[in-house]
Amino acid sequence: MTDDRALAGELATAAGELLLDIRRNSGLSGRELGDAGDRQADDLILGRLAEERPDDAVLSEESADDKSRLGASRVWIVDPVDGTREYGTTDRTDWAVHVALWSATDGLIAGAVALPALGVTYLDDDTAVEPAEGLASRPRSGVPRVVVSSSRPPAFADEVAAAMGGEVLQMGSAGAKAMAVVRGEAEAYVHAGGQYEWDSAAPVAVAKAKGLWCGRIDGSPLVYNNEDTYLPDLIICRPEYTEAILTVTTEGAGG
Ligand SMILES: Nc1ncnc2c1ncn2[C@@H]1O[C@H](COP(=O)(O)O)[C@@H](OP(=O)(O)O)[C@H]1O
Ligand SMILES: [Mg+2]
Repeated sequence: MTDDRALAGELATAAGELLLDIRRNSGLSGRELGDAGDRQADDLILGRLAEERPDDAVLSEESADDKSRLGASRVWIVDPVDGTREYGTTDRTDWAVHVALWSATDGLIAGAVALPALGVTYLDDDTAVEPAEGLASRPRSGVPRVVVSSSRPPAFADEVAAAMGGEVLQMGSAGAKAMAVVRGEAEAYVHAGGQYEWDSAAPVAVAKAKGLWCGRIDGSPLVYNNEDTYLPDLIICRPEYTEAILTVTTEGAGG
């Protein structure tokens, strides 16, 4: 049987290829393209999970949450298209497919983030990631970058960049921003003000495996498979920036 990590990678990659095909060939654009992509990628991933892991529960952004996952020992946490707005915009590369696996005893135990427009899928393994470009233009040398949401940047973005001695860069998709840090295109990703478990579970599984610090803006751990799936804030950063970032964000978090 395929192991869980390999299956997460296979599903994220397959959904990404389907999404590229829909984007090229459906004649749809914008919102309609996003809706079609969300629905078809969700069908593919959940269909394969039902075949390959029939005993596991699933939490997906695009399917009803019947809460059976709350008593389950294993839950797949899926975002079929993260950065739906960017997926619907021609030539944008900052969108992703997220497939993670959570266990009641160990938390996140597998994760895959596909960046289909760049033809790459990252897993929560210990393979080193070579520095790459494709999500952002080359940074001014030596200037650390904090990536934030382009549509809903956190109020403290500028302050965080100042504390890092760096600059702010806006980008779509939680998965793409997290992978920008994994790829060395940025040093930190910070978010506040709203998000759900599927937006961060797979990116956090991958980022942790690659040695990045991941947590809430008050410094507490990110915890998954809660009854309420709202998980509004996070930091993913190179460990050497954690302290500087938390100094700013714990104030914003009321800490
Ligand atoms: N304030 C907020 N409330 C709810 N969800 C939010 C949010 N800000 C960002 N998100 C979600 O987080 C993901 C990344 O957002 P962004 O691109 O702005 O960084 C998006 O997921 P989806 O594209 O899967 O809906 C978006 O919907
Ligand atoms: Mg999302």
